[in-house]
Amino acid sequence: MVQKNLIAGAWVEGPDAVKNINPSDTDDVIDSYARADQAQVNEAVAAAKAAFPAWSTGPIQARATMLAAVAAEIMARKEELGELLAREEGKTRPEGIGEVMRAGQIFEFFAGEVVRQSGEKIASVRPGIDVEMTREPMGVVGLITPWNFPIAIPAWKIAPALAYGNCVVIKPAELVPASTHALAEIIHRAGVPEGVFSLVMGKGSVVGETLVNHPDVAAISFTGSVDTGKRIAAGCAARLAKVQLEMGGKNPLVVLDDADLDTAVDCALNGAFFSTGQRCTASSRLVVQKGIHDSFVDALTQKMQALKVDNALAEGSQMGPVIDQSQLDQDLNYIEIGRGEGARLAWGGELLNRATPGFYLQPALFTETDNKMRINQEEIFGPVASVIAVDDYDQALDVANDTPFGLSSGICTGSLKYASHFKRNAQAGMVMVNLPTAGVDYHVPFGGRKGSSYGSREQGRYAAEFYTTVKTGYTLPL
Ligand SMILES: NC(=O)C1=CN([C@@H]2O[C@H](COP(=O)(O)OP(=O)(O)OC[C@H]3O[C@@H](n4cnc5c(N)ncnc54)[C@H](OP(=O)(O)O)[C@@H]3O)[C@@H](O)[C@H]2O)C=CC1
Ligand SMILES: O=C(O)CCC(=O)C(=O)O
Repeated sequence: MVQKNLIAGAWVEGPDAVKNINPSDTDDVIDSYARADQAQVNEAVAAAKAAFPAWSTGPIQARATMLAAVAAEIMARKEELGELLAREEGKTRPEGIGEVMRAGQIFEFFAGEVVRQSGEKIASVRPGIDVEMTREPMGVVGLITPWNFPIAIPAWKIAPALAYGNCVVIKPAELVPASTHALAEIIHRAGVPEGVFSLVMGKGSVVGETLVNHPDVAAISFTGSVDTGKRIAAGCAARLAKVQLEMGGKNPLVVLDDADLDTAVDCALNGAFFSTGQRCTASSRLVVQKGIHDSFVDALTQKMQALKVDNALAEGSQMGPVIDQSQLDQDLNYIEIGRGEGARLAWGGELLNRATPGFYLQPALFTETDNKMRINQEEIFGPVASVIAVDDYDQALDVANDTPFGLSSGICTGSLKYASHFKRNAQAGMVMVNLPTAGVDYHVPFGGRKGSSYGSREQGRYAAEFYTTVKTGYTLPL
């Protein structure tokens, strides 16, 4: 059976379809998913444009009720949807369920935000005139999402877009269409009017490009690689469309001599290897002071050795497979690059065989590395981390900030002085003290600086900046 796209309120087949393969068991085909062509994308955008006037000015209670219904169904089905997610993406079942719950909480949050929208009124510099600032929706928004969070990232783009009165056309990554398709079914069932929400699965080079270049798409929100992000930004700039990009990271976790060793090791293990390291917030650089270095490396390698790498759905599995052959090749290639650069592979990096054929890779840790090495400057996006030894806090901060990226930055220390200084001086959008660099709350801003992000923040109330435009009204009451 082929799962269909949702266009103009109807489920439609595409000219083509693609199989969704389970990375934990490549013999397991989850299903086939339609691939839209350019004409179908144009149809979805036209339907969204036609639906926008009524949706953006319609009763906000109806909007809030629909988003709450979406949240309720996601939460009620968290086990089943979490299992589907784990099956198509390869993160473990508990991680999959956790991600589904995050998606439900996001819809719940934005159901509330619908009725909390407000403007601002201030005094005019000209006597007798009222000045007010209000926010209005952008119009049709195009959402392009990656494979590593197949329900949470769509949720944190769709929920605010709809809450603030926009119409949505979403394109999920081809590798993981099932979770977004299930979410689209839920949104459709919640009674969102025809054209307000469309799902167009298919290739980035066809569906994604058409959305980016479409004159009726007012704004594009994208999460994915730096190269694709830059290409999308250029396309949007050429037609002056609003754009928001969330891209890579090379996130440092600083471990000072006074850190609690167990906390630091747990932060590193979680941040670097959970979700198979396939998180833009992953702690890929472990910047460790010399006094704690050896005990930290010993304790971390012991925990890595004990980590159960297996089928995402196997009981007790703690780390699932890499998403596909091409990402696995990229990971293995960087392991070779690291060796070639003179780094010491302290542990891991071997391919693993499990009961089912999948892309299983041992977590890998490099030591004796230097921050200038490619393995410390380029995003690998797999279970590969490096230790960079430093003499003191000042050097640790310099190394942490010496990267083209700036998404998340962490420090493990017992010192309030260093923690406070790090919070102020880390060049990143998110800073963590005695916590992993990955794993964030759903109701506060998410995003980074430098090469990690472009445009305004996602999530929480800050999402309004992207999904609305400000209008300043002047009135002379007569
Ligand atoms: N920051 C993050 O969260 C993520 C970062 N990455 C990084 O990117 C690398 C490659 O992953 P990959 O999945 O190829 O990332 P991409 O940036 O290629 O994909 C992200 C999304 O963009 C779409 N897309 C691809 N090309 C275009 C285009 N020309 N115009 C519009 N949309 C497009 C993709 O579609 P489709 O896939 O269907 O072709 C997908 O939906 C990873 O190894 C990792 O380093 C990847 C995922 C998430
Ligand atoms: O760390 C998280 O919880 C979110 C990470 C993320 O959004 C990403 O990798 O794209």
